[in-house]
Amino acid sequence: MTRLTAATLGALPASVWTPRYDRAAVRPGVVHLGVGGFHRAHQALYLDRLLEAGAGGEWGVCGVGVLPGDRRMAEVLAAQDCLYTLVEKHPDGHLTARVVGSLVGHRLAPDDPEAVVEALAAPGTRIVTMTVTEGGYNASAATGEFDASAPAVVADLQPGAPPATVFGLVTEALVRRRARGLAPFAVASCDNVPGNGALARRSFAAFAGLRDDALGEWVAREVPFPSSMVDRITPVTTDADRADLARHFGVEDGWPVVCEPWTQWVLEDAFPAGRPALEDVGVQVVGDVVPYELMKLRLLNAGHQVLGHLGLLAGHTYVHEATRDPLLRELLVGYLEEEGTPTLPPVPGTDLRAYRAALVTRFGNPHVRDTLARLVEYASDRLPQFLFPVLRANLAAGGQVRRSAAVVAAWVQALERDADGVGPVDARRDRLVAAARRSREDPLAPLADRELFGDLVEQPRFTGAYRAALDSLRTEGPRATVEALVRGPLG
Ligand SMILES: NC(=O)c1ccc[n+]([C@@H]2O[C@H](COP(=O)([O-])OP(=O)(O)OC[C@H]3O[C@@H](n4cnc5c(N)ncnc54)[C@H](O)[C@@H]3O)[C@@H](O)[C@H]2O)c1
Ligand SMILES: O=P(O)(O)OC[C@@H](O)[C@@H](O)[C@H](O)[C@H](O)CO
Repeated sequence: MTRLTAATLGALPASVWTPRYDRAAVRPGVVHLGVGGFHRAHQALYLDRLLEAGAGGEWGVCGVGVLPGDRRMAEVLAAQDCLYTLVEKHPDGHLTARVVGSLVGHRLAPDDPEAVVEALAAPGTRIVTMTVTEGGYNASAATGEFDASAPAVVADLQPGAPPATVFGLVTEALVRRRARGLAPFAVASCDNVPGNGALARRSFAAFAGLRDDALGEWVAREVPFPSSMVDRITPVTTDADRADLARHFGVEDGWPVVCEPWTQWVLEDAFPAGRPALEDVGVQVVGDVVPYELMKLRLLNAGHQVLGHLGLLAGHTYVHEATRDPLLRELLVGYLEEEGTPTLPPVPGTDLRAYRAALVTRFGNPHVRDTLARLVEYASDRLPQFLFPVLRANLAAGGQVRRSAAVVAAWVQALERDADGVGPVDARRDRLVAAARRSREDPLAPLADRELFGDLVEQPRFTGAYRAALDSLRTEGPRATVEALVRGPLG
């Protein structure tokens, strides 16, 4: 067994891919905010490929943990010289392991905000990437407006306070760059949000504008915010994953990351200060990300919501189990074909039929062991981004909505059952649970939350389908409800 560090790389078995480039010579051109599973399975891998190809010694990554909860990641990475193992789980059960070397530094903002600001302000930093979740943009789901009253934002705006949020850290670094005559970096959101570039621009410019109007205008005008579509199913790493890595490859890694073999990154080409040649390592660098992003969010992520909420009620734990349940699979396929796809524009170079088939195969990979619970966490951040746009588009066009409406009903039922606090993890949990309990007397009570649902409560086709599904879930149970949805009479 070999404990992973820079010094032990040469002792790892030949079956583990290890960096062949000189990591000591790699400089960080990218600062990444929010080093979780996904960044390490995706963006860091593309940069690792670039370094491996001998191009891009100036494009290493300095990772940043923004929240106190990132301390354990900081400690593991510090003990491993920022190296970690990426394990791909193939549908036939075989595993491949690669030690990724592109992360060449990591800082924890709560411990040393000044070091983070200086890493961002360093002349070599030309790109800031971020994966801070859908909720990380601090914007209203219904209007997209920045929430200036959020306590963390208010604290960050106090004169002399050390920056703690992504907004405070990035804004302070931009101010220093401007004062030093350095061009601003590009800020590339890699979160699953429609129009992630535009959303990031709105949020960062709004925060900067709260510091100083002119600064807000400068951020909106001068800082590039390229959009991207990112895709690779990356479940939470478990103890079993650590044990598998040790057993199959003899590597002891405090926090490996596991994922499916599929990976896709479509990135808007908006990097005036320069970017790595990502197109050489499999990234689709395009002028317009929108069609790709709509396809992914409305099929994959919304499809995950369909499986997650109804699959849990039907008694499943894992995504592959729900996908392999014929009834839920039929529901998923029906959603993809008849609710998600009709709302999409043509997607360049993409056969949507093949894309949908690939999705069902990906979800069914039994070795990935992604949990339905991961998919439904923070649903109040996810549903408005993934599913509600589909609902709205179908309501406007006269399309089908019964399966999407049933997902909302299933969510309400799970919240209603949450009396003992063991239900879904959600930042708005208390208010959601209270509204779900009121739904016994008034089924539409949860939908009156305009911040989340906007005007959906005024759409009779939606409320009718939602009520029918909620009623069926309560009286007939989840399987009978899914069966009715598949056959078509509900809603
Ligand atoms: N896991 C996937 O399959 C996947 C695939 C594509 C895209 N993504 C995107 O990546 C995001 C992160 O996924 P992950 O699997 O890495 O999750 P993770 O839980 O492993 O990591 C999330 C990271 O975001 C940070 N974070 C959360 N809220 C924040 C905030 N308000 N400010 C600053 N940092 C914050 C956390 O501290 C952590 O470092 C997702 O929300 C999604 O938008 C994930
Ligand atoms: O991570 P989220 O919050 O964007 O959504 C949950 C999943 O749908 C998501 O993580 C997918 O696994 C991922 O988007 C696949 O690329």
